[in-house]
Amino acid sequence: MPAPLKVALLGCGVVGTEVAHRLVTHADELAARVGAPLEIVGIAVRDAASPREGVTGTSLEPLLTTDASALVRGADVVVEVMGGIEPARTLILQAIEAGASVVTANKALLASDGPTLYKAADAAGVDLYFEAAVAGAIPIVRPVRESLAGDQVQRVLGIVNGTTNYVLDRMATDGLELEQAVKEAQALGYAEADPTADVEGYDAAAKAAILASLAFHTRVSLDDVAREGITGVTAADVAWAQRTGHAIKLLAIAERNVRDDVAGIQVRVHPALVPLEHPLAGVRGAFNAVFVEAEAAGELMFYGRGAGGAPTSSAVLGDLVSVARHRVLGGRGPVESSYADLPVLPAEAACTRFQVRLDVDDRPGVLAQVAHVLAEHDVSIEAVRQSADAGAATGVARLLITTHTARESALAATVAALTDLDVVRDVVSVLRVEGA
Ligand SMILES: NC(=O)C1=CN([C@@H]2O[C@H](COP(=O)(O)OP(=O)(O)OC[C@H]3O[C@@H](n4cnc5c(N)ncnc54)[C@H](OP(=O)(O)O)[C@@H]3O)[C@@H](O)[C@H]2O)C=CC1
Ligand SMILES: N[C@@H](CC=O)C(=O)O
Repeated sequence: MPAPLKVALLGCGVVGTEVAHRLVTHADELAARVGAPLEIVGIAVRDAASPREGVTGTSLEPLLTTDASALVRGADVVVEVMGGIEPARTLILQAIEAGASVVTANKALLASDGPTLYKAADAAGVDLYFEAAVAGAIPIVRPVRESLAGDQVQRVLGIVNGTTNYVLDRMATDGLELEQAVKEAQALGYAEADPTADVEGYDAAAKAAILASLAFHTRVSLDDVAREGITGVTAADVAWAQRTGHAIKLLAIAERNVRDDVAGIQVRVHPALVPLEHPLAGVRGAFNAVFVEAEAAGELMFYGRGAGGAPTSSAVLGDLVSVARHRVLGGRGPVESSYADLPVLPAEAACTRFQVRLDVDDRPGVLAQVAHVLAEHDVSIEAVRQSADAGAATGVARLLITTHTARESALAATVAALTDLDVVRDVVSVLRVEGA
């Protein structure tokens, strides 16, 4: 057996602790798969003295260090599971410059400055793998990056944030308030260090940017993604959605724009109504699911645990075995694809169906006025009905309007015009509808 490969672990939190344990527990099998033993040479943390469940008192404890820079310089492979932009970015670049291969789960960093890292890895001739950065345990990066490299991806749509899916699920099934459900997700190890990244949609947007870059061979960064989180979703919205046969899900969508002869892609993250019979509506807890539509392959679906220490460690260790094999046997994994450089179109260009709830004066002719406003803005009505929850004041009717596919910009202008209409008392909610 060749000499051990030196593995430096950056981070010993939810994911890092699992990775370290599995490296130790399954050392023999992993050595056999790689063709060389994997030896943890150190684990970088912020505070090496603080007690850690599952680490303090074990053989891992003496490996803790606060000197991450020194650690990466002596390693064959660096596994970055500390998160955040800095010092993770500098440490990864130091590792690459020193000739180490890198495995990272850091979607925030990849979505903000991925090309710098890919370029550095390319120049140094080392691997940079990041399966765990999107959808936890689900193999999705490799299929999109490698298996579909010969196809034309048209659309990627899915649930890519475990925390928000857990939260929306708890709101729907147990009537929990958002804050309480977020606390549970934190305790279960699903949430980011700052859960705002989850609930405001930044984490899903980072994953959408990574998937879109790979799927469309185009540079997409976090800033290119139109983003809306779940903080505006109320318990009443969730209950209402259920009554109309829908679940509310935070969706990430990246698609080729084939409308109006505009060549480009559109990437967005927002809550949406999903019909209960659609497979995405049945994705419960912290599970994720991603649909990929490609020209030749047709529709593919990927499903599994999207967050948590153990599921994420599976993706990290899979990458670690791959890059370690390359070090033993020679060769490299995929390099960054040359760019098609499709323009990333603005959020207003996106087209979707909408469900609008509004309170209007309950008298003849009002519906015609409302319909006229929609028609003026090129938004066509698929269905309109008086909602059973017309619990508002007497003389007020609550309408539920479902539109055909319309541009975001047209819908926004429609809502503004409806709000100005004398007969409209309130626009109660506007939700996108996907998957119908
Ligand atoms: N949790 C999950 O379900 C998933 C997480 N990820 C990603 O994996 C990464 C890690 O996540 P997670 O394990 O949950 O995060 P945690 O917050 O649980 O752990 C972070 C670890 O990194 C260490 N760390 C943070 N900053 C520094 C620093 N400046 N110097 C040295 N050590 C540092 C912390 O040290 P200390 O303990 O001393 O504070 C801690 O051990 C993130 O990029 C996250 O987005 C990806 C998929 C799923
Ligand atoms: N906070 C993230 C963790 C995995 O990427 C999530 O909830 O999905």
